[in-house]
Amino acid sequence: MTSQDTLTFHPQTACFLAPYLPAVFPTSSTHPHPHPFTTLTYAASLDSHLSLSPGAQTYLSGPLSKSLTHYLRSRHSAILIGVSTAVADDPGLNSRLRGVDLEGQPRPIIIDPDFRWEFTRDSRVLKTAREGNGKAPYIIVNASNAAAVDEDRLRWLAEAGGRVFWMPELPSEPGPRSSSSSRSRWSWDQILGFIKSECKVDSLMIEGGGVVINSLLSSPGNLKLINSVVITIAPVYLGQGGVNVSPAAQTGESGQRVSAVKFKEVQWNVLGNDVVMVARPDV
Ligand SMILES: NC(=O)C1=CN([C@@H]2O[C@H](COP(=O)(O)OP(=O)(O)OC[C@H]3O[C@@H](n4cnc5c(N)ncnc54)[C@H](O)[C@@H]3O)[C@@H](O)[C@H]2O)C=CC1
Ligand SMILES: Nc1nc(O)c(N)c(N[C@@H]2O[C@H](COP(=O)(O)O)[C@@H](O)[C@H]2O)n1
Repeated sequence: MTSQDTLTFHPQTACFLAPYLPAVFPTSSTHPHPHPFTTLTYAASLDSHLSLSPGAQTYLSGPLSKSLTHYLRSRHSAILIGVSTAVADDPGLNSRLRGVDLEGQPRPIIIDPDFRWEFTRDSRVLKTAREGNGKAPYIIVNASNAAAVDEDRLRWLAEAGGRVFWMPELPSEPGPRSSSSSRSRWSWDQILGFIKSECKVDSLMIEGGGVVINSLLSSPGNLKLINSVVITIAPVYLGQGGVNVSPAAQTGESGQRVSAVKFKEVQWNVLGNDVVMVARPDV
């Protein structure tokens, strides 16, 4: 890592985070939890956009909140993103905080059921791993695509120390298959269970993008899977047409609209020009 890439971070800046972080030494119990400790985190504009458009990487976090994200990365065993984020951003997905060694780096996990991420040996996450500045990615692909996967990408992944995990397809819903359901979708219960049992991950930071975040926020069942949220809000409007965070509408018992998601144990912290909300879903 060059010194230009290295971020510094004063731990006292993160005092407010402590109760929301996974345990440093997870205790084993006779009834181990089936899912990893899961933190949902992202940066959004004032109009709740993650980026200017689906394919555009957009820098929202200022230097302090960016360092906070890299601290969070160093405190989780893995970071998860959807494949469209990998395609759009060519991300490094490591922690660039001074003093974080390879052991302290998170494992990047990309949810890519159809193996459509056309990475090369030069993709950042692979270069970062080969240079010893991060771990190589695990890519979760639908097991029914195993026969169609090209050998080059499997080799480049293996060279860097990464691998594909083949996850079984969910049984399809009865009834006609519409074009919108023709793409594989797993439940978050299934994804998190698989990541814990097969990828051996105890703590997971979910970074995005929009499809991933909106689906996690769109049902009480999914919200129960989230232990903490860390959301940075930057002082900018990106304008209409961006990738928006806005969960599905929810209705109450008599059909009236109710809030989609509420939070408890909320703390707001000003970091430079940004505010960072830490909280837990109220479900
Ligand atoms: N500001 C921020 O903090 C962040 C911004 N971004 C931005 O978000 C944008 C990308 O977001 P999106 O286009 O919404 O895509 P996305 O990154 O959420 O990926 C969506 C894809 O992931 C896979 N996927 C997601 N959930 C799945 C499930 N339950 N089962 C199976 N497959 C699943 C599918 O292939 C789906 O098409 C980019 O512009 C990126 O720069 C991404 C992460 C963080
Ligand atoms: N916290 C945060 N702030 C922003 O402004 C962002 N654009 C993102 N994006 C996420 O970080 C990934 C890039 O990571 P590297 O710096 O390349 O390691 C990107 O893919 C999003 O997951 N996050």
